[in-house]
Amino acid sequence: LLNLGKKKKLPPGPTGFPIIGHFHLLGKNPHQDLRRLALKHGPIMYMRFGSVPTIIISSPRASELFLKTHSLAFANRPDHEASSYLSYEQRNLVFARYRPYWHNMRKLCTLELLSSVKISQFQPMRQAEIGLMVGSLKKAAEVRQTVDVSMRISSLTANMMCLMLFERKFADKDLGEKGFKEVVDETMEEAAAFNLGDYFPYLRGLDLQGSARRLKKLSKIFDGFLERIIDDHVQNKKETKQSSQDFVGTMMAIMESGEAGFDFDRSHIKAVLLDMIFGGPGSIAAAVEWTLSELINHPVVTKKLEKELEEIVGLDQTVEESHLSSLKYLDCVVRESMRLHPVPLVIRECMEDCEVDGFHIPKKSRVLVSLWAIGRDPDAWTDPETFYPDRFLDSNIDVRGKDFQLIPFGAGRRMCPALQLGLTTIQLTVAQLVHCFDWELPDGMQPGELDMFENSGLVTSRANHLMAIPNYRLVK
Ligand code: HEM
Repeated sequence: LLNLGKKKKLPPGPTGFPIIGHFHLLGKNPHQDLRRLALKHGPIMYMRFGSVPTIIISSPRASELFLKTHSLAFANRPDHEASSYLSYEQRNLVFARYRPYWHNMRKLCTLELLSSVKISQFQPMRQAEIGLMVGSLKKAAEVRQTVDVSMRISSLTANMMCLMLFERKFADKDLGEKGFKEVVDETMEEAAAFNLGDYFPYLRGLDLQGSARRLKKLSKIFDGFLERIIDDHVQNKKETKQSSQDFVGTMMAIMESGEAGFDFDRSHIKAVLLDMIFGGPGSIAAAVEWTLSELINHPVVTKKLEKELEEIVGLDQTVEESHLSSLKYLDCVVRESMRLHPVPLVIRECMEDCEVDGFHIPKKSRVLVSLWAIGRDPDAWTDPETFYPDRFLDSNIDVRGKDFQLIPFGAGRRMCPALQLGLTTIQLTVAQLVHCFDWELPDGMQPGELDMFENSGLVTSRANHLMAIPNYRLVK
């Protein structure tokens, strides 16, 4: 690998592309146009993965160029073998081609499922679920038990998502013998694993890695589960004469009314549910875990956040969603954590041959935007490796897709449609965990000793398996 970029030492990264930010050019394609593009817009790599031309973007300016200026040309996601088993023939949102179907489905999701009104309908549920977690952590605190914080957070976010989707929590017997969480994790790992067929499409039929066989099996398990959920809703409606208000009930009402304005049947409902089961709880849990891990490693920041919580919420109360808009430092903490620990890559595909600032990009080229490298770009951030939420105190840079140095939810047409839900849940959970407990590391480990670079994946970067002892700090 060539280092034609800045000769700065970057720390090991979580994405398997640890030194992504170094490259301006790579491999056999030191094209003059690309050189010009890279010099103007920051690190851009162009390479071939198998038969697929691939462009890797790792600077805010270049990401703006691809995700905003040329937003339409890069509005597709690449064809991904796993998607054919998990998307009901691209009836979902994540893998749908950028066509009228995607527009219709995106509109349905944003207006009917992920709107502010719909999200606030589930506010009491979120509060209750977090309350249950605090209750069980309080019991652990009484006996100074070390708890598996990562596992508790994952269960919390999975439960919240299941309650929103189909009004019941996941049960270990759901999805067969292995249990809900394990099958979801296994499927995500399988879908994210490197698959030869994605880079050499003519090898797909051979299924050399056995991944198609495994995904087929997993998709059958999910299909059976989702069919049962929909059947239960049909039955329940027959008995109560009322549609349920969860996402399944909402989508079934749309299906039955015929008001979707496009073909919308059970397979579409199942496809959207899979998007949310795979895309939602894991991303939220990872963000909460990373934030809490950073806070445990940075006691001065934690003290400042605790002080804000004491002033706004008070030590005789738990945090509620109505407090969030006043918790300015919490917002800085979450933004800073998402800068350092985003979903590592946004993946898009070029819909037509196009020219980006004089550089020709062939149709079907893949674009990987490294959110991880962008968040650590030394040209965009002072002291980028340091967790320092105060940098946001006087800054308007936010995560909503217009400031390209901070785009943890992506940007442009295919930006995450669940930003509001994701952000609210992360902020509420982090605030509650910090307000209710002082967190102590086990085995005499000191703050600052948590390793922040392990156990990370390509699609959802996960913090270390966080184990800690909670000490209850409220007076109620
Ligand atoms: C911390 C929480 C979350 C983060 C950081 C996150 C991040 C992302 C990112 C980076 C993308 C790709 C955007 C792009 O291509 O520009 C995305 C897309 C998506 N996310 Fe999220 N997400 C989160 C939570 C959720 C939740 C809770 C849901 C569902 C309930 C969700 C559903 C989706 C869907 C359906 C897409 C595909 C949109 C499309 O292609 O049109 N996400 N998300």
